[in-house]
Amino acid sequence: MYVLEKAPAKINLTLDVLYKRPDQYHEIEMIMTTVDLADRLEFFLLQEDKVEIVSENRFVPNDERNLAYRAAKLLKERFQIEHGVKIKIDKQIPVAAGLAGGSSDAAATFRGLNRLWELNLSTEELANLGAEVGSDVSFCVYNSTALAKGRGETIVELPAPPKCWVVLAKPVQGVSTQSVYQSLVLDDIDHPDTKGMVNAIKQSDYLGVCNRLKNVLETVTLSMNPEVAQIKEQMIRSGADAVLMSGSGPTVFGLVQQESRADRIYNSLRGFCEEVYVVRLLGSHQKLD
Ligand SMILES: C[C@@](CO)(OP(=O)(O)O)[C@H](O)COP(=O)(O)OP(=O)(O)OC[C@H]1O[C@@H](n2ccc(N)nc2=O)[C@H](O)[C@@H]1O
Ligand SMILES: Nc1ncnc2c1ncn2[C@@H]1O[C@H](COP(=O)(O)OP(=O)(O)O)[C@@H](O)[C@H]1O
Repeated sequence: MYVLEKAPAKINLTLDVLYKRPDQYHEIEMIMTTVDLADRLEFFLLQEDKVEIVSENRFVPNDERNLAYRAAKLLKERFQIEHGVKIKIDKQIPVAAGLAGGSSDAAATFRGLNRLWELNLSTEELANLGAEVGSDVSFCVYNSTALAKGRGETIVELPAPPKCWVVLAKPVQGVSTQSVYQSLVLDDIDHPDTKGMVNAIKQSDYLGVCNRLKNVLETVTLSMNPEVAQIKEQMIRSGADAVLMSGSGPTVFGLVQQESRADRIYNSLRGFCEEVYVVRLLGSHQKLD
């Protein structure tokens, strides 16, 4: 038996940090949505009692460091599954980029194995299990647009934002999510208008969304990686309606409504940035191609 799942990348339309918690995580409020850049995961039922990860991408670990591996192990143990699984990951999302590629692979594994192993778990149950693997996994299980609270695992679904094109550009040098959170100065935060962003999304107000893009981790990553600022400036110069860094970075995204403008930004970045993508904003559950 065999099952296929798509694992789309996410971008942060807002990211606010409220305070540091006793468990060392940060209490956050952020609005995330999905874009049409996705890994493809194939799940093959094995009779042997093992989880096997196969990927041609050298940055994707094939052991317990892989979040898809951890998701599969968690389901196996929690539901005492005697079968095994081989998971083939066709990696399209850049790794360690602020696009939640690993978390989305874990979420796709929860959805895929729920079908392969016929567990009949609800999306909410899968999202709760996801929180045990990583803060962003619950959002990725829903695979839509949402306000995420807590350490990221408390999800309130939202409608899809207005349709637009998204240009993604990833600087060469990655950043560690943990070190970005650790370097944030908490009493010096200019908070995003999260409620205003929720309303703009609900009203399908494209300019309202553009005007409220804000991520409080951006200044931290900017100070570690000057390429982030260079890419932001270049995107604005070549016609993006709004630009922001996603998550802890370093990927920057720009929003535009016309495809021709997205192509112009893409072409203007190709000279000095190796990883540039033009994709559509998805924002709601998508079927496989
Ligand atoms: C910044 C965000 C925004 O979407 O995404 P990415 O940049 O990773 O895509 C997330 O908060 C990242 O989520 P995720 O990458 O799943 O985080 P985890 O594996 O749970 O945690 C990695 C480390 O980040 C820090 N962390 C994470 C979440 C949180 N609310 N507070 C934190 O302080 C902790 O130091 C933790 O050890
Ligand atoms: N399935 C996976 N795909 C990519 N990276 C993974 C995966 N599982 C674990 N990782 C590890 O997680 C780290 C963060 O990767 P990723 O999820 O792509 O980035 P981010 O958290 O910035 O969105 C990487 O250093 C990588 O080694």
